[in-house]
Amino acid sequence: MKEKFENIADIYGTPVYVYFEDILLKRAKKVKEVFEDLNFLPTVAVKANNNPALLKILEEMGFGADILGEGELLACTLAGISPDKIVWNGNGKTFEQKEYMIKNKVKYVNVDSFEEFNYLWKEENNIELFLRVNPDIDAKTHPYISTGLKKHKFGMSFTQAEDLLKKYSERISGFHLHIGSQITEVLPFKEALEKTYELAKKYNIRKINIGGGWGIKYKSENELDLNILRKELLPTLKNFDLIINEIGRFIFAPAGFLLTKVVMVKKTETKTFVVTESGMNHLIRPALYGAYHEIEVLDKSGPVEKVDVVGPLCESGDFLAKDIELNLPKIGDLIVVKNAGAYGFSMANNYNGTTQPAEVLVKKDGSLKLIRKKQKVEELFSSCII
Ligand SMILES: Cc1ncc(COP(=O)(O)O)c(C=O)c1O
Ligand SMILES: N[C@@H](CCCC[NH3+])C(=O)O
Repeated sequence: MKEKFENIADIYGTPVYVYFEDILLKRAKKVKEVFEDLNFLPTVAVKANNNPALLKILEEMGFGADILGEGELLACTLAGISPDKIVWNGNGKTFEQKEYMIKNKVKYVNVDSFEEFNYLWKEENNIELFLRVNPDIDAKTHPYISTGLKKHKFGMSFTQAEDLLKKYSERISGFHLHIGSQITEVLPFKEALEKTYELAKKYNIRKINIGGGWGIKYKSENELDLNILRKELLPTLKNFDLIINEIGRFIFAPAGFLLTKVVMVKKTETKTFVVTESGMNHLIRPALYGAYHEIEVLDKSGPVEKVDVVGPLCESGDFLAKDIELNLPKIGDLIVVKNAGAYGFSMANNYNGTTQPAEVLVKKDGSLKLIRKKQKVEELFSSCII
């Protein structure tokens, strides 16, 4: 791997997101195989990674997509994902977006609220409606990425879903569930599904979208065990005619690495700081959730020291890791941040007038392909009017 990363830095410069096609294919295959004996439509959550070249790889494997709006729909169109495999999500859908999705023949929508149904979906059209229910189940994940408790902004209560079913049952084809992200235990998924199935039985709802949230190993936690997930969910899922899921992190995270350069190593009275080109502008997860990402210095000749790896931005919260043991690098050394393929580039931003990294794909045969150019400073203000 070291030579590969050095080679990529030589050719494309840094910072750069690097994705390995072989890992991506392996992860996607696992997701696809979980319920392949059922009528199963696996979809990829585009919010986790919207690079059309990567989405195209998944499209070729049969994946559909979960999108939030026009931007993510465009990424899917560029990737060749057919609209009849696309699910439209979101808790803030507008009338104009609805027209756009209908015009573009998007097949499924997850209706987030009772109010949304009444505002947008009462009249007949060609989109299949799934009601997003909030099962009030604790996903046991970070509070910012937990979505299935009553206090969260997502979904409608079972009572509200029933009220809609009583009046509009012929308009509603399925239920949608998404209780959070980075969930590593099977039980919350099982409980949420079984609770929803009770209602589905009562109103003869035959389609279910079980959402995403399948967790990976970032540090000491175990990855969600897909064999156990299958075993526990299958008896209930067998009662449905169509099962959809929406997976982001599980597919993308382990396939992606942020390769960036050390710009300074500084010592204060209490700490050693390794300053890199990239901070919360290129990978915001540590700053936003206190998330852990393993970091490796490619040149391991330095002594191991406890350091903070930080970005160059004007924020104390601008860090990639805190108090980690690292071979002390020198200015110009390369570091890689692991498990950065999901919610890495897709959440990158231009804070402090900085530019976004390039993205490179390492293909199965080892060859390299630039799949997004590094952003140029001149592009930053191209839409401003002075
Ligand atoms: C509605 C919905 N579906 C799917 C996902 C994908 O989640 P994950 O990347 O955890 O699989 C998300 C994000 O949590 C989401 O909000
Ligand atoms: N962006 C989050 C997950 C939220 C998923 C979208 N509902 C993360 O980086 O972990």
